Amino acid sequence: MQEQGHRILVINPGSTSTKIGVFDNDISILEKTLRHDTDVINTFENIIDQYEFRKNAILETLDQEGFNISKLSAVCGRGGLLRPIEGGTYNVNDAMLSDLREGFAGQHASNLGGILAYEIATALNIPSYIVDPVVVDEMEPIARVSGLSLVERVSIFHALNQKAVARRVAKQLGKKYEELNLIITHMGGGITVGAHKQGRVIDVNNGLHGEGPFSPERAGTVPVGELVSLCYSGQFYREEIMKKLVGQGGLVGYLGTNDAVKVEKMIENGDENAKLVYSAMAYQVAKEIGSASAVLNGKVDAIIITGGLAYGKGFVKEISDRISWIADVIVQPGEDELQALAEGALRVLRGEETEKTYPGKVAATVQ
Ligand SMILES: Nc1ncnc2c1ncn2[C@@H]1O[C@H](COP(=O)(O)OP(=O)(O)O)[C@@H](O)[C@H]1O
Ligand SMILES: CCCC(=O)OP(=O)(O)O
Repeated sequence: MQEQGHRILVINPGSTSTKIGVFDNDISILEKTLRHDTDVINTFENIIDQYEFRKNAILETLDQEGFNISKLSAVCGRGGLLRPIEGGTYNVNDAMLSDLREGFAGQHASNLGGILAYEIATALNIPSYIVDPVVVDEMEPIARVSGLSLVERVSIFHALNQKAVARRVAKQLGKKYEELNLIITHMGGGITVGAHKQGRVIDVNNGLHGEGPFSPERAGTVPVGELVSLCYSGQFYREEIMKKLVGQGGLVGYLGTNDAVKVEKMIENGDENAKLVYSAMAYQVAKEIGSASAVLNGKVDAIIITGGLAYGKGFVKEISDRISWIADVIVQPGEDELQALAEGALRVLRGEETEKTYPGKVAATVQ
């Protein structure tokens, strides 16, 4: 019997871009990356304020590409900073919208994924979903202990792409994801390094709130005493400090851009400071990978390097030179998030998987 056709619009708002795709079942018929300049993004006070800007950009692009949105069967967005939940495909409900709008666990572009999906879908009377949001949390109890009893470590990372790439590489290796120990390094606007032990991400740096390597626009781990002094120096409001850490940290803070391609041009043109900062980012990524190898007791089947920055051959070489002694390094530039979103929605539309309901204030289950 011929399968009923499902046309799915998928939306992935990242910190530096909005990626969209249209899929007929699992076949991509359109993929577009709408890049947003830091200058434009910085004019918005909060992530939620970017809603109209990003929605218009999406609808204009679909129109320019000749897509009639009334033919869509569902819209699926990348999920944001919700309460910790297990992986899967969730329908967008009121509890989720409320947490996304409020930025329950913080501000990140992916908060817009569920909201954009819901608003576009509701106008068309079709369902909206999110898949494997950034708050997927599979950390082991030992990884949650921070060292400060008032603060617990939490899992905020590129769950969607890390899981999708892990499954793809496992297939290439002729194994199941659940049979492998992998270190997966996603390098986008934020950088996260996950220790995947037999299908579960047992430890990962919080890529948003100041842990791990610095990234194109985030500060990562910084010397904590100096940071406390800065907070109480009387020079900055809380929001200003937060912006310096997330949005205006990393490459943006040092070099004025979140675009690694521009940084590579600066280096080509002889900018020694750009060279130092870019190398320092590679150095910090390598350190984080070394740390993940200790989490996995050195039993690592492969190290996977992915995300936009993985297109930078020189940058990847700098990392690989420091860590290739740990395990084979597999480079998968870019990401598979659009495909992963489409497949997540499709599993539910086909009835292969039951959609999950976001519990909101009721304590979310973390396995
Ligand atoms: N060919 C390339 N070489 C080096 N860096 C690249 C290349 N293409 C994209 N990048 C960099 O990757 C980063 C964005 O990665 P991406 O995964 O698209 O981020 P996000 O999804 O978080 O917006 C930017 O710094 C961008 O300049
Ligand atoms: C919030 C963790 C995921 C992340 O950093 O995504 P971007 O790189 O798209 O900002």
